[in-house]
Amino acid sequence: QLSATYYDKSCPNALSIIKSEIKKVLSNEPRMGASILRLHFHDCFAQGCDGSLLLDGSSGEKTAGPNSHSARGFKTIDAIKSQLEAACSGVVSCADILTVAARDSVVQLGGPTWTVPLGRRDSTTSNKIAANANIPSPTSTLSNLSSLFQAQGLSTKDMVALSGAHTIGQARCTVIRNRIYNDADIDSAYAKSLQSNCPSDKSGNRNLSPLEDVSPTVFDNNYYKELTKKKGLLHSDQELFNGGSTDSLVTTYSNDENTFFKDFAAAMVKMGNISPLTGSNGEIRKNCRKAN
Ligand code: HEM
Repeated sequence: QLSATYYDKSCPNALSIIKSEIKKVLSNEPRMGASILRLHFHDCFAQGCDGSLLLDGSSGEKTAGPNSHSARGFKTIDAIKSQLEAACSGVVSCADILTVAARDSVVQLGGPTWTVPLGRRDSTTSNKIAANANIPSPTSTLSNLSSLFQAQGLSTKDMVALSGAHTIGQARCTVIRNRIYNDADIDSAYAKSLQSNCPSDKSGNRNLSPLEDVSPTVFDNNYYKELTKKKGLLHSDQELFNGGSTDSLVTTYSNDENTFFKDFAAAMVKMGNISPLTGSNGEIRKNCRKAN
């Protein structure tokens, strides 16, 4: 019931407003594209793509473990929302803004494009428990990852393709420390080079390292090339190429960027369609941070 032409009559400039704000923000700070893409993923995995992650409040998704110290980009979404409220008040949902902004971020950083189905409405509630239960952790095994994606209606192939999002962006020392000091399936020179910015003594928890260090602001297939060299940054990244059932798909994507782009785009549409609110469910929030 979502439709690519949903705002064509009610807010004809909606898509161009979102695109130009993303272009402006990313030209100052390319990493913001990664941060917005991650927000969309985390929104969809907790009670569907309903903008629930954007709601402020002490029991909301923003306060869940996977978000509380690392989710960023909320001000960028606010800036887009205020332009859309000025252009067509009460029409474009926060959930749709996030979905389109994620696509535009990928395009702006050199990745594939796709058509985004629209018409999601916004939730009035946000649930930290759902975020903690459903968003995968960086210590996950391959089987943990597959089951969490399966629970959302996404296949293991979708999971491997969507993980290619880690070709952009950064992660904090605290989520990689165990891997770079204790994992066996990591290139030793790579592990050593990460240790200087992430000491074993629990200092520097917030220091950042690129998820893919060859071209961390370009959306390409280098993430998979690095996995085949045991240079996955997160334990969960390397699980995709560690002698298991997904090795062959990682190899395919590492050799064939077009196939990765095609599968990534298809999986993003699937992820964006997780349990949308439509019809008279939910609302169009005026402020993405609070229910009307
Ligand atoms: C497969 C399971 C996944 C796990 C375990 C995972 C975990 C993580 C972790 C731990 C970080 C670093 C955050 C921090 O510093 O604490 C991160 C960053 C990121 N994730 Fe994932 N992620 C997964 C899948 C995805 C998917 C499906 C997407 C999007 C389609 C995505 C997009 C990103 C991006 C772009 C960043 C960098 C954000 C920034 O620089 O602000 N991740 N992820």
